[in-house]
Amino acid sequence: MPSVNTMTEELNVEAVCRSFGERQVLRDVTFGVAAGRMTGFVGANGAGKTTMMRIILGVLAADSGSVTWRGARLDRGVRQRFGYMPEERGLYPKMTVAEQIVYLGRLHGLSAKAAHHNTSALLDRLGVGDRAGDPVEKLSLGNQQRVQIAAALVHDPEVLILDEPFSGLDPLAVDVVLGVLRERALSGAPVLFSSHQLEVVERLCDDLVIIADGSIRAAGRRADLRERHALPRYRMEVATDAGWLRDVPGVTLVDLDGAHAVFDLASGADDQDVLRAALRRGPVRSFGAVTPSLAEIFREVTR
Ligand SMILES: Nc1ncnc2c1ncn2[C@@H]1O[C@H](COP(=O)(O)OP(=O)(O)OP(=O)(O)O)[C@@H](O)[C@H]1O
Repeated sequence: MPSVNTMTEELNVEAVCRSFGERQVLRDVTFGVAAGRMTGFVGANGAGKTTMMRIILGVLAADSGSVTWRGARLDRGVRQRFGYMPEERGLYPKMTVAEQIVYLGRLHGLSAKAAHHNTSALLDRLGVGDRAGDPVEKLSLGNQQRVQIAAALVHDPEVLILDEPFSGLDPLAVDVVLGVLRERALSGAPVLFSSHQLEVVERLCDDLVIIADGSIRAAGRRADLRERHALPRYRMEVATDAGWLRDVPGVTLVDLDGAHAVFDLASGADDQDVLRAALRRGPVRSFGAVTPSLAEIFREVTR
């Protein structure tokens, strides 16, 4: 694996603003996408993800702000080395799968030999090698999506920007595509992908950028965000009814289902006191702090 200098090997978005008419769609958007890492770009419908990705790719201009890669502003030549999977998929339905990917590789400057080599390796890796000679329109939507991923990767891009690459894929296909993207990340490319499937992002990304109404609400390593937004919340399972928790000072019950309880603790209250109180009443099957899910963090920061 090449060594990665995260100070410069980063795609940086700095104070980007964009309006359509009167409507401001991006407000002072700033975040970084580190080389070698998968960054999930998460937001509700209309939050501004596609607009931001189009600006990174130069398909759309920002009103103000900048995007840099390795410290330099982007120009056509640099963007040529990016891989982009747009929201509106753009394959030619009548063209065969392989012809199409080879063609796109050639457009990005690959030799005929390299374009053919990369195409067949990618199609095999993505599990659609046996469909290489079929017109795209004959493929299922999920397989067309795999071909779209091949289209974004064929020229071995330095940076990957993917708009909803996992939407419409079955769980097996998600794993295949994830494996391919991870390889690219490990070989040093920053990978930015948008999604509104929080459970998918939670499983796949190293870093997160959360956007709502055109503003970045949280960004950083997934583990750090989890820690920062960790609630003082606990889950406990005992052998009998846990209703007595209601009367323990500092405890607020969130959920009680017989022997299973979820509760919050007031600041200053000691979780070990609660555990001891439970043990005095009988066996404790499990007791531990609850890690917030991405969905909970998302709700909290976009409220
Ligand atoms: N060309 C345009 N002209 C006018 N408004 C636009 C244009 N493109 C996007 N918008 C508006 O900008 C806002 C952000 O849209 P964008 O597509 O960036 O959101 P998104 O986060 O990608 O949403 P989704 O997940 O639904 O794709 C929306 O309100 C959209 O209607």
